[in-house]
Amino acid sequence: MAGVTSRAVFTKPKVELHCHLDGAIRLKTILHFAKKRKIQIPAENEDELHKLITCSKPSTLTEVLSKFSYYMPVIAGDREAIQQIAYELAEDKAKEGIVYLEARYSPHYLANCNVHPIPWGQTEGDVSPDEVVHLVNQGFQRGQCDFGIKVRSILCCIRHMEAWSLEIVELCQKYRNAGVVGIDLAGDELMDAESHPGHVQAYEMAVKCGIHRTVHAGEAGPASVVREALEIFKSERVGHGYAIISDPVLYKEILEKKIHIEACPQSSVLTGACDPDFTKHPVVTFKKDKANFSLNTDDPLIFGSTIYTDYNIAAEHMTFTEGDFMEMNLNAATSSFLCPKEKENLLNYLKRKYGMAQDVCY
Ligand SMILES: O=c1[nH]cnc2c1ncn2[C@@H]1O[C@H](CO)[C@@H](O)[C@H]1O
Repeated sequence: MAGVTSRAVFTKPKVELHCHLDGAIRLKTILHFAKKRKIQIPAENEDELHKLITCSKPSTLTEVLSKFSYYMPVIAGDREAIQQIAYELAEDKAKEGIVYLEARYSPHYLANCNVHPIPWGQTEGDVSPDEVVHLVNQGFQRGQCDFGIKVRSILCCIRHMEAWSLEIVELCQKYRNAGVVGIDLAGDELMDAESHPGHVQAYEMAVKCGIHRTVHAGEAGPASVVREALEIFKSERVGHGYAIISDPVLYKEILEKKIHIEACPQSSVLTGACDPDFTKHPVVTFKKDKANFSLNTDDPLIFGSTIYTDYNIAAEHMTFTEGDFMEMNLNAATSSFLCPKEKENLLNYLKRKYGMAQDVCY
């Protein structure tokens, strides 16, 4: 497995489509709000917090997801904290050369009222999932102005919290002109979709309302979860999707339909989804077969990474060239959930920066 490194391999403008806002918080910010809100966490400084939260060895998705419970009580239910993590993510990603980011999160996991059960053992407060979306939008909006990055949000349904899903699609509708561009389904994908009609209903409504859809599938789970994501949830993109390699019929279909796969190399090894030998990683096959995919960080706080960690892995172990990175980023832009006009502007901007003509401003 490659060590964490921040050496810049591809310094041109980049697009990132799969990054969890709540998996991308600064250690300093967690410590700041723990102190400010007098919330006890089992770490007193950045080193201790890093040791507690960051995975350095291959583990399991369940173990990775358990890390959130150490710090989410510090951020959830606090207006200033919620707005600040969004603002800081825009800054961090702009510094990494990301010009367009789709950040995802569960509004319910950051709320402390109008949510059942109230997450993270919080006592009831007055920050609802609806207000969380408003606060995150404001944070991103400020970040966009200050750091010259475009940020859009994807709202996550959570597999084992089916009762939250209809509200997610309603929030996607309500805030579609304020920065929310899509719906996702995150969490433990081993739970069967058909026995969870709440998610299916939410996705049906998303289709009806023209809300863009992605689903975490084929990460810890088998290829059948990816098929379900495409056929039942009508997902336009697949989060992770590594398991498709094991189902040649499905894989062929995905290649033919150019369905976008949001790959996260560093994450895939630390969650135990993929073999630690990156030379045998599904992304190597995706590149060889000219699949439509992107490279993403997923949860940089938990994986101790930046976008350069994933790009370095691709360059050092998967033979990615500058041309491969450019092509992959153009695919990401094409498969983004931006409206057609903004997508065209983004593509023209990237092509110009990549020296592929097109003299149009972004
Ligand atoms: O790699 C992943 N697979 C599935 N779910 C994830 C992953 N990373 C984070 N989350 C889940 O998505 C929620 C919203 O951002 C997070 O709170 C976490 O529970």
